[in-house]
Amino acid sequence: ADVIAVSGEAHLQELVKAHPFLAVELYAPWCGHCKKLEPEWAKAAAQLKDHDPPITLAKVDATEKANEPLKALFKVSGFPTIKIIKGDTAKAAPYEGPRDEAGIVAYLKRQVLPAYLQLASAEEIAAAKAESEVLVLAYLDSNTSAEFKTFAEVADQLRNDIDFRFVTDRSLIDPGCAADCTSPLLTMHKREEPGEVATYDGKLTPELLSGWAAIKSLPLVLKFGSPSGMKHLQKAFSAPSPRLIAVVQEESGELLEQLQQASRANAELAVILAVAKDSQRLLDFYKVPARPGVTLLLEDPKAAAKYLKADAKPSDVPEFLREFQEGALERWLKSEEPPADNSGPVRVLVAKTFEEEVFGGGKDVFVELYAPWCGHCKKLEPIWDSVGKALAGDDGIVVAKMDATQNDIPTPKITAKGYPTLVFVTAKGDVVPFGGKREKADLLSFIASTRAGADGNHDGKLASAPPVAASQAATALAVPVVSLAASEEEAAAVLHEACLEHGFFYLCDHGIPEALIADTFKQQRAFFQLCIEQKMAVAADSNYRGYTPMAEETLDPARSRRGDTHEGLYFGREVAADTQEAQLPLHGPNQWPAEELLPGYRATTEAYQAAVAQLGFRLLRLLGIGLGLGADYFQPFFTHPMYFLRPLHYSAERSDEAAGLFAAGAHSDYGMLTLLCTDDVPGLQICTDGATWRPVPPLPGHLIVNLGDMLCRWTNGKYKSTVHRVINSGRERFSLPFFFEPNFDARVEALPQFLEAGQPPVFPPTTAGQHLLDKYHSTHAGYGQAAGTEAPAGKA
Ligand SMILES: O=C(O)CCC(=O)C(=O)O
Ligand SMILES: [Fe+2]
Repeated sequence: ADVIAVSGEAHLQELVKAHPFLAVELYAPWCGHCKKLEPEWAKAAAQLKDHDPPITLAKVDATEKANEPLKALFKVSGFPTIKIIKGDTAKAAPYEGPRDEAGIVAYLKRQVLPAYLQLASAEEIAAAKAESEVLVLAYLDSNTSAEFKTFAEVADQLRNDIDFRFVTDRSLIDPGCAADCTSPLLTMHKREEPGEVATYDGKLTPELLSGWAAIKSLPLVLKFGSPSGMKHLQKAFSAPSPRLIAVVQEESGELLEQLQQASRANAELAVILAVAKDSQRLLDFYKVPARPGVTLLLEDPKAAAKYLKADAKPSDVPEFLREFQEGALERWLKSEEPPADNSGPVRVLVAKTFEEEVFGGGKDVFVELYAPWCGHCKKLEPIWDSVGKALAGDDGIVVAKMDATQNDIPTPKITAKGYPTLVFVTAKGDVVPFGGKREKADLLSFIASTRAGADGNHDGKLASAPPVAASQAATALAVPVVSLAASEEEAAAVLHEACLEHGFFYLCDHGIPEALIADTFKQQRAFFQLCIEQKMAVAADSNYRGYTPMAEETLDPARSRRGDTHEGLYFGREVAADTQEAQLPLHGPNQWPAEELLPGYRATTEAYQAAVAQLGFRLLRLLGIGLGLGADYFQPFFTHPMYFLRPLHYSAERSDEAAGLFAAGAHSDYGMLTLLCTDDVPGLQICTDGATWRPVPPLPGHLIVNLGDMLCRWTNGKYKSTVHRVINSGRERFSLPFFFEPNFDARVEALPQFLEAGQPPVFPPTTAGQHLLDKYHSTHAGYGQAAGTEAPAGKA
């Protein structure tokens, strides 16, 4: 046979000595994916047996006694596990390639070659261009220079996506070199786009070069909604470089031409074309209205800024980008127009004028952020007017107000956690919140004392908080995408891999209508804008259904000094109060805000909950298939599922790890699966190695799904329930996690096929309900203390 069957550690070490490049598959005879892989592995081995340099394929039956040490050696946590060993088992690398014959062959060939090669003739160059999907071709005059080191480092980093080749004779790639013919020259060639040659002209540092190569390896223009482009889109949306999105009703040749030109002319720009009918989710995500002309949206993740040009023509693209580069574009914000007459006692601000009037006028400004419907704001109105009148003669101070429901607050230094929010901004730019009684005398005395203090020793510290989000430092994790448009088998295979790896994946083609998602967010936004009294009217009851205020939850008590900066709502599966089931902890009727207060709130929220619950059941099938247990395996554990939709609202307060302040502290989820829909504000991070936090950015049209503790326990730790958190970089955020949990009394313990012979399970058996109660007790301040009730443990 072409695949060598390994027996024992000594045998493997022998093979490693004899074969410089060894790919080893560790499998279990009962595992479905291993059975599928077996013929492909064998065919690939046959194809590769005469390869130069040699590539050897081997397999290890990990259930055999003799091979137990190998399982430990490679820290096998699922099947199949494939490792690539180049002469040293301690440095074995994971195989991350496809699972079919052609894919395996191509991937292994790529691994055996060095990450870069030297080419020495025009023929070799022509062959490389023909062979490579994406090729970086460089002229470097010496292979010991610092530039060469950068080239080699980036080549190694991107070896799975891009071929790197170099020449030391410049005339081979630049025959008519006119000027500066000794400094490095790097070009990129794509097989799909022959004739499109991109040239790198930035500084040669690994970060810059790899950023350029990663973005320029994408097609010139990505089309939103094309299923084949998903991988590319994911890269474009998670890269830190800017992206230009053009939204149109109908595709046009002229626009495409302009976009291609823009992509060519901008070294770091990803360019995306979205036809409105395939892009509703994208439009909702960015809150871009669908308009007849071209809408150009530019997002610059590093500056957390967006720029918009609506009703544009294709020919406006170059000018728009030029203005962006020159910093001449105005940030795009939701804003009203400033009033024509602004001469009242209280100055009216809008988002567009806010920065300039509040921070740029050299005056003290006392601002009220209000909502038109809020009762406390109405009560304050005459008082605020009279404060304005009282100070009308004072040139050093402005009393102002802004309708914060119609205007974004264009600075992270100020956040509205409720209405009204009153903040005093000194002439130097210090932000001082007001928390006292909202009576005229109290307000005036606060003004006087704050002004006195500001003249003394404030140093403007608050005004210079760093603008860049900490979460942007680490690169985003490559999270797999599971498409429900694929067959159940295919989807289950991707899902299985994701579960073994870190238990996070994006879900697309999920079938929840974009309009329903948009409506659900709209309704939640309206709820969270209510006054605290109105929200507390549905405060979480003894079943923990209802509203939990800001900072009530502390997901990571060990590291937090204050509660998490979010408020939320729990809606479980509706259980009528007079049923036997309602006797169980956490079971009972939901509490809904009054229909008159929020028309349509309940119907929309219930519709979303039903849709996402249905999705949960579809994923259960895939999990069963992926684990080789059968599509219906988990069904009996979910006859009375405890699912919870939990709309969350994060305040704009910046998280501060050092100070123990988090938007959501580090935690793993408690149930089976979490299906998360978020708005466009990033913040979610996951930690797979116990050290680094890496962002999982929102991806338009996709849900983020992660595994909870139940699956980790069922698989004895093989499926990952990964720790994650939310870090806020100064913007308000809304999300809709849906926790899909088994029946309250579902017994959760390691399945026999995941138990090593003779070894005890990693986790003691528990029930889904008990685990959830344990967790609620340790993370919710209000749990067990709901007004007029006893701790729910006493209920059953
Ligand atoms: O809001 C998010 O992105 C994540 C929330 C979360 O992890 C949770 O509530 O369990
Ligand atoms: Fe979570």
